[in-house]
Amino acid sequence: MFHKRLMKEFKENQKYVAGMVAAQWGSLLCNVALMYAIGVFLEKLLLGNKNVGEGDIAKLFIVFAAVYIGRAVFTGIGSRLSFAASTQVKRKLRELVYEKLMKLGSSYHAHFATSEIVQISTEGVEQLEIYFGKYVPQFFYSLLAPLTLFCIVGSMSLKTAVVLLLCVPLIPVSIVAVQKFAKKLLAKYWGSYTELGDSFLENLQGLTTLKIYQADERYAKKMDEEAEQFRRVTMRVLIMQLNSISIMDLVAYGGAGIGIVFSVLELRALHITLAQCIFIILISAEFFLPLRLLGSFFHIAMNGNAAADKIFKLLDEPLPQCGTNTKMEGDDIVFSDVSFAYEPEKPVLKGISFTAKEGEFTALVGVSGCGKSTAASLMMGEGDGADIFSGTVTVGGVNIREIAPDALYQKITGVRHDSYLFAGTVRENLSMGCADATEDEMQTALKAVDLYDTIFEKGGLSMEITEKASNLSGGQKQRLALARALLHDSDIYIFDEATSNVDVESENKIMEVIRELAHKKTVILISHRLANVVDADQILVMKDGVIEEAGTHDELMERKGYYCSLYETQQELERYAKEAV
Ligand SMILES: Nc1ncnc2c1ncn2[C@@H]1O[C@H](COP(=O)(O)OP(=O)(O)OP(=O)(O)O)[C@@H](O)[C@H]1O
Repeated sequence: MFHKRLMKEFKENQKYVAGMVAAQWGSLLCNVALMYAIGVFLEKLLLGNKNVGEGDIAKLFIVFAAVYIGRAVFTGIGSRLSFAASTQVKRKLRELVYEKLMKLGSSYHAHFATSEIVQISTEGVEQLEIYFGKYVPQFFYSLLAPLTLFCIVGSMSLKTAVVLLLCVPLIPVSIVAVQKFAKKLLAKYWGSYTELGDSFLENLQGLTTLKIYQADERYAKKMDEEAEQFRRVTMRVLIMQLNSISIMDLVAYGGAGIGIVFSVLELRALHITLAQCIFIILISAEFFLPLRLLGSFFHIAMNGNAAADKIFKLLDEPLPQCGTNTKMEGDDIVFSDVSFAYEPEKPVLKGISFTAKEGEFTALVGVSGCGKSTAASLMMGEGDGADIFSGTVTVGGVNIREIAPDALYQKITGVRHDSYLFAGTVRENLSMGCADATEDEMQTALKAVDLYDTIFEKGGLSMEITEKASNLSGGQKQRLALARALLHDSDIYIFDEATSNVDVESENKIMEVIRELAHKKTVILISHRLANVVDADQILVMKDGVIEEAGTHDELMERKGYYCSLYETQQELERYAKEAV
């Protein structure tokens, strides 16, 4: 009936629930008073009592008015408490989800799709609002109401009260009967819902690519099929809900009917008065209506339970191990016998060892898929939760796993080929690199990457960057990301294919900045283009997850090994390309 963990996490809601139950109970007592007054009035009228006069009508109206006001007050109190309870639940849950996501950082990707997170924190949380605001108080009221009425009706006719009370459990029995089926169906509903959300987000983000390859129609059809599946499961949920409501209606009104028959028999046997009989006729449905309403909330509650399971799955996700050490000495990055694999049977790094020395320019090269980016991500403290990770990576003499994340982010700046720029102004994007940067410093950074004039023409630092920086060219995006990285002013910079997919002019400018930076900072550069690494103090040549060769460009060329053949092939290809142009 209840989600145990949910009830435990939201213990503080108990006072609101108690208040809501009390308000509903107050409303019930008002109804009882009204029904009784009507019963007495009708008895006088039907038995032809000549004393029924204006006074009696006035009395009845006073009771009507008092009950109306009383119910309005209790309903108002109930609504306020319901609002307070649900707001508190929503706020607390969203805070918990947000905090968890902050702690998980980018590692949430490993187990959750982004669309699932969005659905959990929006609709999932909304479901729980109804759970606490309506279902839980209704549950307790549904127990209290029949017992209260049993006492009142029992004082008039015990037999009728017992019959009515015995019929009441039929409703929860029918609820429990559908519970098993509903649980499975709702899990399927949520699964189908998040899958559809996933596809929608993915296809929307990749729409341009789908259009280019004329695959949009195929993917639209695939999404149609998923949507159809979701429609079918939604319809099954609705049918299940409607059917169970019909069953509950049958039980509720059938039970009330039986109660009415008994009260009439009791009247015929002169065990109760006509007023009491009318009162029982009018009130008997109230025995069942709270439980019937609970039944309709029950489906919402089941949905809430399914949503809660998803939310708790996210909240229980183990956090990546974070270190606390902030005292690194120097900027050396040392890999000692590091092996790594994303999947157990496919090793990516196979026991590599090297040192990227402080103040030096180290380049990592090799053909696609040899493990360069993986090595770079390990230098940035990523790779938690991988199937295989052995050996050690140290930064400034401290094992990277023991370094506090903030200290590591301050020490190392990574610039990838797909650096993320946020929708907003250039100023806002740059201030992410350094929150205290002055306008002058921002302009200097833009000048360093040769972007100042372009940005200046379009509004300067206040220029609006659209979503995914689609109003900038590929080269401009990368240069803006580089300007932001320069403002970060960290000791170590790692550039992972920072010049891929950009025009020659931008590539040359970015490389110029990187070479300049290498005079002041520790720089690690990953590049396909070997011409870019000729000036490096050390070139690490990777092949199939191992360091095949290491040395300066001249040393490696002299050796006439793997690097030399890669370099010469590339030079030849570039020569052909130039001649072709
Ligand atoms: N998140 C991941 N999950 C599973 N396998 C991955 C993941 N990232 C990379 N790989 C695999 O690990 C291997 C090394 O990838 P990595 O990106 O490190 O190579 P790379 O040398 O940087 O390649 P490129 O130059 O093309 O970027 C590849 O076979 C790739 O398919």
